[in-house]
Amino acid sequence: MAPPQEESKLVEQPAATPDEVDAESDNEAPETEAAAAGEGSTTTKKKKKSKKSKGKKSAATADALPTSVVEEVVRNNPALANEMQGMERAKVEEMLRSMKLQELITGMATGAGAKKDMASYKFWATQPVPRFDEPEQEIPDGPVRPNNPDVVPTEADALIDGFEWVTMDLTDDAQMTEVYDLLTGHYVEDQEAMFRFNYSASFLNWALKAPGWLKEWHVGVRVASSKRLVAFISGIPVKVRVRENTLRCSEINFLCIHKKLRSKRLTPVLIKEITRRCNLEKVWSAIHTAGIVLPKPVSTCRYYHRSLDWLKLYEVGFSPLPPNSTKARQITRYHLPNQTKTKGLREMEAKDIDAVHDLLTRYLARFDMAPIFDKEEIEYWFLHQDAPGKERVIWTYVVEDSTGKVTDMFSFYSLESSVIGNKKHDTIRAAYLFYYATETAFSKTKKDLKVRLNELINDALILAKRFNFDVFNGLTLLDNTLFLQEQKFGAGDGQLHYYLFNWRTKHIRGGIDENNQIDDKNGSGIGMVML
Ligand SMILES: CCCCCCCCCCCCCC(=O)SCCNC(=O)CCNC(=O)[C@H](O)C(C)(C)COP(=O)(O)OP(=O)(O)OC[C@H]1O[C@@H](n2cnc3c(N)ncnc32)[C@H](O)[C@@H]1OP(=O)(O)O
Repeated sequence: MAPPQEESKLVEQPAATPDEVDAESDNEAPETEAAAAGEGSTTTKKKKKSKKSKGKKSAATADALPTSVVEEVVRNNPALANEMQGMERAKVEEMLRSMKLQELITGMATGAGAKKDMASYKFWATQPVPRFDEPEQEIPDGPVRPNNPDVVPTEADALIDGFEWVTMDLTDDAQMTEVYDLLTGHYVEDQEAMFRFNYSASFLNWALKAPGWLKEWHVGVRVASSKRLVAFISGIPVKVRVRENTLRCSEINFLCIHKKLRSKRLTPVLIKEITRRCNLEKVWSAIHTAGIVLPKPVSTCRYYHRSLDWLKLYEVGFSPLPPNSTKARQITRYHLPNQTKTKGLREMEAKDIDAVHDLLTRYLARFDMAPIFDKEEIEYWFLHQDAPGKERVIWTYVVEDSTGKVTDMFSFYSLESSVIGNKKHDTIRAAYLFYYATETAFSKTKKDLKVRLNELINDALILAKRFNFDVFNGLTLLDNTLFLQEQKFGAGDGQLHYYLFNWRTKHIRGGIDENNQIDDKNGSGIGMVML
C-alpha cells in the first residue's frame, strides 16, 4: 500500500510572486506547495491532484491491486487517504477489502472510512452542487440554488496582488497562441506525468468558438507587470437535456493554472468569475468533467483505448506488453485491413446536415443526458472545413443507402498528446470517438444494433489508421459498451466524472459496473461527449 505521500508531505513555503512565475521557463515543473490566499482563504492543508487524466492502458486486474490502482484510490478518496495515514497495513487491507473496487477507483466509496466528507471540499461545499451526504432518490430534479439575477455582482473579485483579469480575444491569433502555450506547458497530464494533452491551435479554435460563443467566457489571469498569461478557464453555451429537462447551460473546459501557481486557491477564484460571467448572461447551470472526484459526479465513465500503432504505443510506455504475449503477436492482434467494408460509406458533406441533424437528434434522445444540437451546431461540430495550413480536427462519415437516405453516421476528432521525456517519440496522435448514430437503433433489436455498431466502428478504426492515428480512444458512454471489447479496445486507467453545476438529478449509468468493467447489460445513460 503506497502511503498518501502527497497529502502527508505537504510543506508550506512562501507563495510564488508574479516575478517568480515570470522567471520560470514554461516547461519546468517545480510545484510549490504554497500557502497563498487567492480566494481570501488562508492555508491549503491538502493537495488533491486535479487532472482530467487522459486514460492510459492499464494492466490492472480486479484480484490484485497494482500500484496504479492504489494511487488512483488514494487520489480519488482524500478523506479515506487521510484516514489511512498511520494505520497498520493489515487494517488498511481489511478496510479496502470491505469496499468495492469500482467505488474506490471512482472515489465513490461509501464504507465508514471512505465516507465523502463535504467539509474537506472547502470551496465546493459552498457551491450549488449536490452533496455526497444527501439522499439520492428523494430530491426531485431541479436547480440546487434558486436563480437570482439581482445578486449577480457586476465586478470580478479582486485577484491577489500582481495579477489581473483579462478577457481573451480569441479572434486574435496572438492571444489564441497565448492560450495554446499555457495549455501546452501546463494542461492535463496522466498520473505518472508521461503524457500531456496537446490541444492544437485549430482544435482550440474549434472547441472555443462554437455557435453562440462569447468572448467574455474566455477568461484569463495575467501577471500585471509582464502581462504573461498564467491561468485560463472557458465556457461555451450549450443546450443539454437531462432526463426530461432541457438546460440552457455553459460547458466549462480548459481550466488551467501555471504550474508555479498551483495550490494557491486560484481555481475557486476562476470558477467564481466564470460563474459570474455566465450568470450575467442568465445562464445558471453548467456541465463539466474531471478525472478527480468532486461533489458530486452525476456519472462516471471509463476510458478505453484501441491500439492502431501498437509498437509506438509500447515504445512510449502507453501500452504494456502482456506477460503471455510477444511484440509480434501484439502487432498482429491490432492489424487492420486497408479498406472499409460498409457499403455507401463516405465523408459527410454540407448536403447531409439536415439528415445528420435528424438522425443524431433521434439517436441521442435514447440517453438520459445528451446535448440538443441545432442545424448550425451540426454543421459546426461535424463538417470539416478545409483551411490551408491548419491542422484537421474533425472527421465525419455518413452511410447513404441505395435510395440516397443517410442511415448512419460516425465521427472522431484529433487530439495529440505530448510524450514527456521519450527519446524516440514526442507525440501520440490520438483519434477520439465523437458522436455516432444509426437507424438500426430504431427498427431492430439490440443484437442488430450491436452488429451494426461493430461494423461502423471497425470502419472508423480503419479510417483513423489510414489518417496515421496511433490510437483510437473512447469512453463507456453512448452505446460504446456494445463494441469496445469486440473492437479490441483495452481498459484504460483513466476515469471521467461528469458534473452538473446547479442542477440536481439522480445518478446516471456510466457504462461500467461495480467492478469497473464494461456494463454491456445496462449500457450507459450518457449521450454527451466532452472535449
Ligand atoms: C453557471 C455557470 C457555472 C460555471 C462554473 C461551473 C463549474 C466549473 C468547474 C471547473 C470545471 C473545469 C473543467 C476542466 O477544465 S477539467 C481540466 C482541469 N485542468 C487540469 O487538470 C489542468 C492541469 N491542472 C491545473 O491546471 C490545476 O491543477 C487546476 C487548475 C486543475 C487546479 O489547480 P490547483 O491544484 O492549484 O488548485 P487550487 O489551489 O487553485 O484550488 C483548489 C480547489 O480547486 C478544486 N479543483 C481542483 N481541480 C479542479 C477541477 N478540475 N475542477 C473543479 N475544481 C477543481 C479543488 O477541489 C479545491 O477545491 P476544494 O476541494 O477545496 O473545494
